[in-house]
Amino acid sequence: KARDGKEKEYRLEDFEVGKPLGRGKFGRVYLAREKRTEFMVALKVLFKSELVKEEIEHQLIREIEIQSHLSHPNVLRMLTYFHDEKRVFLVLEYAAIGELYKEMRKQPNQRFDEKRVAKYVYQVADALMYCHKNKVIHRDIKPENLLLSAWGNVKIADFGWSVHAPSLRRKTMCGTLDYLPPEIIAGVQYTEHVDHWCLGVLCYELLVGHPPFESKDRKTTYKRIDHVDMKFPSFVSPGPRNLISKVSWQPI
Ligand SMILES: CC(=O)N[C@H]1CCN(c2c(Cl)cnc3[nH]c(-c4cn(C)nc4C)nc23)C1
Repeated sequence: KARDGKEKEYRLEDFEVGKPLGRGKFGRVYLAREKRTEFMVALKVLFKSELVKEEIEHQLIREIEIQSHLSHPNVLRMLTYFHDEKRVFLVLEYAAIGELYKEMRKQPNQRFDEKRVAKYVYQVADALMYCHKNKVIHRDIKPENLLLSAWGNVKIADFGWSVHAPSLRRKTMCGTLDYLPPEIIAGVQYTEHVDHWCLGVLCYELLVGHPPFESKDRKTTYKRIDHVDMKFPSFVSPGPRNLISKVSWQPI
C-alpha cells in the first residue's frame, strides 16, 4: 500500500525478475523482488492469448477473486495482480522451501514420519476450515499444490480449481484421479466434504509415500475409490488409520 493508504498500482518495472520457480497449469512462476521494498515474491505470468485459447479467463478471475480475499497463515497469499497488453501477472507470496512433493521425495523412504505428517495435516485442515467458513471449496488438495515456507509451514497454493460452495462445476478429468472423491466421479452436487476426503488421501500419501487408491490403470483407480478400497502398510499406527478411515467414509 502506498503511504496515502490507497492500493498502489504495480507494474512489471516495479520488480526485478529472477529464476523460474516452476510451471503452474497455465503459466510460469518466477522468483522476483519488488525494487522499493526488496520484498521477495513469486510472480505468476499468464499470457492473455493462452487464457482466451483455453477459455479459462473466468477460472482466472475466480482464482484472483478467491485467493486475493483469503488471509490465513497456511494459505499462500495473493498480494496483488496487474496486467499489460499481453500478460496477466499474479504477485504471490514466495514459499522459500518450495513444493512439499519434492520435499517428500527427498526423504529416505520418500515419506514423512508421523510427527511431521501430523503438523502438515493439522495446518491444511486449519486452512480448509478457514476456506470453508468463507464458503470456498479448494477441490485440488494434493502434495503438488502444497508449498513450504521458510519456517517449514504448509501453504495451500493454486486456487485454480477452487469454487464457491455448494457447486456442481465439473472438474475435467485431467491430471491425477487419485484424489478425486466419489461424489465428483458420480457428478452429484458436492460440498466442502470433498476437501475432507482429499485431506484423508493426503494424510495417507504423506505417511505411505503414494496415494491409497493408486493403480496401474484409471479404471481400477475409479473402482478402488468407489469401494473406498484402502489398505494400510503395517508401519501405519492405529491413530492415523482411524483418522484416515473417518474422513474417507463419505455419506454420499
Ligand atoms: C502449482 C504451482 O503453482 N506450482 C509452483 C510453481 C512455482 N510456485 C511457487 C509459488 Cl506460487 C510460491 N512460492 C514458491 N516457492 C517455490 C520454490 C522454492 N524453491 C526452493 N523451489 C521452488 C519450486 N515455488 C513457488 C508454485
